[in-house]
Amino acid sequence: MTNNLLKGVNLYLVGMMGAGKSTVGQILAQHLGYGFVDTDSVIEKAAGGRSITQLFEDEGEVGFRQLETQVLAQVCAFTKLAIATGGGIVIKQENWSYLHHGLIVWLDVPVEILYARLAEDTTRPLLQDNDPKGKLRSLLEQRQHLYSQADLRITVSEGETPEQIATRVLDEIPGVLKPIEK
Ligand SMILES: Nc1ncnc2c1ncn2[C@@H]1O[C@H](COP(=O)(O)OP(=O)(O)O)[C@@H](O)[C@H]1O
Ligand SMILES: O=C(O)C1=C[C@@H](OP(=O)(O)O)[C@@H](O)[C@H](O)C1
Repeated sequence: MTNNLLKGVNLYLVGMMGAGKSTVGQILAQHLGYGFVDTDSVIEKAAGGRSITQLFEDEGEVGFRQLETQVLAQVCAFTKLAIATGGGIVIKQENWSYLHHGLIVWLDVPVEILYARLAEDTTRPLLQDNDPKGKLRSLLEQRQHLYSQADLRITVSEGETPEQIATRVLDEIPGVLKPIEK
């Protein structure tokens, strides 16, 4: 039912690193009969197969953010996609003009859960810090007001499975589609 209502409009998943945007995005794509895109993966391909970590090293965060905007601009030309964005996509005002082509879903996950998921992760350059939990906390503080501009906020609790979260997203979409008439 939700896929009929969506009429091919893209779903953009936003939220902090480790929020589950890729994991939940893939499940949503399956349920909706949509394609799935992870902007970080497209960026890596566009950068000749360099990893996000390598890109941060070579081009700095500024270079990475430029590529991120270019990739977002390209992706939003398509329809019927669930798109897992990078956690920092919300910080550039320009990116919002692309995100608003679709329905924006914020996976809001507490820092304690994010940290538990990412404590051993080495693929997120911004977390290679002496105090990764503090870093997550400060990034969330800086970005919270931006994430909250999403059309739909899904607050995730400890122990909720990706499938349960995807189901909640699908259940809540009809309620936000009506007021914004996308
Ligand atoms: N609901 C969940 N419960 C437990 N682990 C999860 C959940 N969602 C995602 N994960 C795990 O957390 C990590 C980060 O998930 P990922 O989808 O890559 O996040 P993001 O794309 O937002 O950075 C992965 O190891 C993934 O398996
Ligand atoms: O929060 C951020 O600024 C970033 C999040 C990462 O994506 P995920 O949210 O998929 O981890 C990736 O784009 C890059 O490391 C920067």
